[in-house]
Amino acid sequence: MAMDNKGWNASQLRNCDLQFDEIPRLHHNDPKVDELMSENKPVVVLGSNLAKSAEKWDLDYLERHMGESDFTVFQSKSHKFKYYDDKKVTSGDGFVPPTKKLDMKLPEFIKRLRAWKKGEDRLYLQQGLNNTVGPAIVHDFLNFDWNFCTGKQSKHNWGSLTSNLMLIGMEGNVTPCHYDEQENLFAQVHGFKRCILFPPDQFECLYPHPVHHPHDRQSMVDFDRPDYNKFPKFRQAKGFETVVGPGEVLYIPMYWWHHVESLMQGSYTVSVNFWYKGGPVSVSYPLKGHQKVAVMRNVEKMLLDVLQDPKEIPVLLRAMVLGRYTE
Ligand SMILES: O=C(O)CCC(=O)C(=O)O
Ligand SMILES: [Fe+2]
Repeated sequence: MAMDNKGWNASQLRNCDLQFDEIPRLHHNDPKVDELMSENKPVVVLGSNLAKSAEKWDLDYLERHMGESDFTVFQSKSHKFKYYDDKKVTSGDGFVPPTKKLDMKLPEFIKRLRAWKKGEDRLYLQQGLNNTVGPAIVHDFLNFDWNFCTGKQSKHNWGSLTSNLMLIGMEGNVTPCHYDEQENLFAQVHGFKRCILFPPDQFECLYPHPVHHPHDRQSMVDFDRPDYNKFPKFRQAKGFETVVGPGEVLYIPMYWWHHVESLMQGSYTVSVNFWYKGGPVSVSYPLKGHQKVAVMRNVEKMLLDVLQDPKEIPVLLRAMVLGRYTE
């Protein structure tokens, strides 16, 4: 990879069968940044001050200033932290959550992060920035470069800011491939993360779980060991990658798939994202990739609504399509 190699090297990246193009990395005042954003394409923005006030957020600082509250920490037996929606877990469906959600005080989390050895359960703190994080962090939060992000928000017609998630991860932690229904300015604060992105029109290559499943919006493909019998089109997936480091901001467009890994044998990682609602929908034909994904989501939701039993959905879909809309 011909990327800026400062601070990390290729041996720290996990193996993946696919090859990727690079996400453009551009200075914040390069006009191409807004061109890409207006086309809903990812870009790494260099040299902005978006989260500059957080550059001091190392473990010592966070331990001293992040207050006494409980924070949301996920615990996983593997390096993967696959998100699941509690509200979609129904008793008797046999779903086994792959991670455990804990409430943990920051000193306890940091102690365990520092003492962690290979083979032990991993931890990943994922906490919305709110007033439980203590006055010093709130102060740094207020000193984010809000001009930068509200500028992007208004220029690209995004909706309101919904939340800022703070992520503190162990080296090697992976957030498996998924998409979110929001625009995301993803600010890297400490350590390095490799981000692999795929456009929304690659739905067929990435095989999301059904919408009613707790793993809704997550790919069923295990990037470590892709099952090509079950997921043959994964071979054709065409992705883009970058490694973001401190001070860099990755724009993850709404509905774009993303896989995020904290580099192996690196340090812990700290990131803060800025999630914005999508802008008003403007419809022109043919529909865009993400709009078709939204249509499919609605069809799936409607089918569950009228059929009630999720097991009936594939039966109906097959009856509707096989031999009628297939050769
Ligand atoms: O940083 C990560 O591990 C995942 C971040 C993510 O998925 C997001 O910000 O939407
Ligand atoms: Fe995400």
